[in-house]
Amino acid sequence: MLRVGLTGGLGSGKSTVAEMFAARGVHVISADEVGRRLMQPGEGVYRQIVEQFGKEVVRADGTLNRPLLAELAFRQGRLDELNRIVHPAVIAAQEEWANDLEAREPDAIAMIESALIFEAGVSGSVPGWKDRFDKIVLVTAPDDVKIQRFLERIGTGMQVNAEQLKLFEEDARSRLAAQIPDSEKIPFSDYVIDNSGSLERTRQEVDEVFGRLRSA
Ligand SMILES: CC(C)(COP(=O)(O)OP(=O)(O)OC[C@H]1O[C@@H](n2cnc3c(N)ncnc32)[C@H](O)[C@@H]1O)[C@@H](O)C(=O)NCCC(=O)NCCS
Ligand SMILES: Nc1ncnc2c1ncn2[C@@H]1O[C@H](COP(=O)(O)OP(=O)(O)OP(=O)(O)O)[C@@H](O)[C@H]1O
Repeated sequence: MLRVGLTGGLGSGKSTVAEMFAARGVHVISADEVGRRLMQPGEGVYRQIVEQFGKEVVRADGTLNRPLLAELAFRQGRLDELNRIVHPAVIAAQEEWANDLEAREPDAIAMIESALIFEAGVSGSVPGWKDRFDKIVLVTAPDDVKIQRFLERIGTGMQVNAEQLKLFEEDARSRLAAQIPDSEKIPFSDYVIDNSGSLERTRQEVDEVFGRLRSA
């Protein structure tokens, strides 16, 4: 089985590209979704986060206050504390998913979609990306395009005024600042998909990379 890491910064279009690969038969798992599941009440990760950050990060309904955690992590210098709790558990869950898939479908292509393939592990004891992936696919777009698309996505989900939009933009920039820039990821990537243009162009690039993955 081929293990592929699909990565790219915030708003680069990873999920969009992941859907295109899934439509071609690739098995895809999203790190953000695994992370969300493991941060639910009752999970070990949830317990560790509450121990580390205190009861103030718990909402009245018992779920974690994600905007507050984002503020603590990206604005108040506590990202490393959060990463050290979440990343090892997310990586272990991804490995388990891939191993199960391999047992059932040894010829499958398993794709793990994560913004943080290169970043995860830097601050903790988790297996490095070189040990976990056969191939890396990087989705790129200029940072301003990433931010613009990220804000458009928020805008379609809720009514936001100009002041709120500015706060979302600051939030997005603080997250991008916590990610390694594309220029430093490109040399370590096997395939680069430029998603700065139309979706149709991206689809063509996905077709090409898919063909190469199948024959890899
Ligand atoms: C801080 C949290 C609670 C904010 O939650 P929120 O729902 O606002 O964002 P969400 O998790 O959907 O992430 C959205 C995007 O933010 C960026 N981002 C998230 N975590 C990180 C991080 N640790 N470092 C850099 N960028 C990040 C990514 O581009 C991601 O796609 C959450 O992102 C979190 O727990 N992050 C730390 C753990 C982590 O890395 N999770 C993501 C993959 S496992
Ligand atoms: N080529 C494109 N042209 C126009 N819009 C696009 C293009 N690619 C993606 N988008 C839109 O940009 C937004 C961000 O894309 P997507 O959610 O795929 O990015 P992501 O890298 O997964 O982001 P995040 O890391 O923030 O979860 C979405 O609303 C998506 O529909």
